[in-house]
Amino acid sequence: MQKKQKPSIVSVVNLSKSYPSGFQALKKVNLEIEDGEIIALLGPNGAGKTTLISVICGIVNPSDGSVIVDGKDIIADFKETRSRIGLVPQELSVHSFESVWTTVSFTRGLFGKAPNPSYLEKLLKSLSLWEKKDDMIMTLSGGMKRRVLIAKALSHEPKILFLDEPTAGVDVELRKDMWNIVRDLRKQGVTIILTTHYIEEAEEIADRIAVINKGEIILVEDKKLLMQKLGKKQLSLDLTIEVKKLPAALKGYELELVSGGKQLIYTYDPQAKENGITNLLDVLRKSKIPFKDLNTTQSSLEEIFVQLVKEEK
Ligand SMILES: Nc1ncnc2c1ncn2[C@@H]1O[C@H](COP(=O)(O)OP(=O)(O)OP(=O)(O)O)[C@@H](O)[C@H]1O
Repeated sequence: MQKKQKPSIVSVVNLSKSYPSGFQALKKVNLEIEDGEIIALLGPNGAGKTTLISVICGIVNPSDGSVIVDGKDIIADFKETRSRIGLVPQELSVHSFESVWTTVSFTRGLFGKAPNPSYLEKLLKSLSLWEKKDDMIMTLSGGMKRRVLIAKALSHEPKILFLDEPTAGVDVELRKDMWNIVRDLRKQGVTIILTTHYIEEAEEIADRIAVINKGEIILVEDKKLLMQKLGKKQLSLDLTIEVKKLPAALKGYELELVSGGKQLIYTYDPQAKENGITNLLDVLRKSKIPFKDLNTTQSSLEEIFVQLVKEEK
């Protein structure tokens, strides 16, 4: 069943980008980003993720097509659309001698917003930066600097936040902290678009997944539906005897004997009306092939992603 579409906060229509070198980084991209969602943009190196984000944020000019942000065109109404967007860039270029507070207040001013110390206090507290507000940015740890980048991006109260590889090179603990920060922002109604190489990151926090490859969006899907639709299930049975040949009654089943015939793996479609498990177990019993344990696994988003990108090649 198709989920009812929520209103879009960002509409990307037939967007193409060719760099002056002649390289076409985006090819007629169409993408509707729903208000209040977390969408993960997945793709291999050089797929066009940063280019797409950069066009939407007005950093790179499109060659063709249009982008509407919160009802306004990114070129005709650049200032207005940009003020609705916060961008956390990939590069950590925060070697500043300024304090956290000064930097974040200054960034807010750049967007023409009146000072609002109580908002900034709340923001810094939510990012666990309040204690560090008077510290010089260059003295902070890598993780703290990343939090400062998020604070800067949120300083002007944007409705939409782009995170370009938010957890690249950070440790597991900080990654989990980041995920909590992103979830909290969504609760506050901020729409979040993140690019990531870590598929488990998309699996963990995204509502929808968009896969981009060679400048083209090859799939946009609700994460849960995607995993149900494309995630094959496997039933694995630990046999108590070594089996060399499978009973003829199991012809047509997608079965594999591994571990020298002591394990049987059955791959099936979890969406199918009949998954065949009852019959499989029945045939094994009748054929006197006993097993001592069984478990099922579903393919991860990583496997689905690798398969999708491979099919496109
Ligand atoms: N200024 C530029 N001039 C020419 N080509 C560029 C320029 N910027 C990016 N490209 C090319 O466009 C393609 C898409 O790059 P982009 O940075 O958008 O990819 P990406 O998906 O973000 O990759 P990564 O995951 O490695 O960050 C790449 O082949 C890149 O080399």
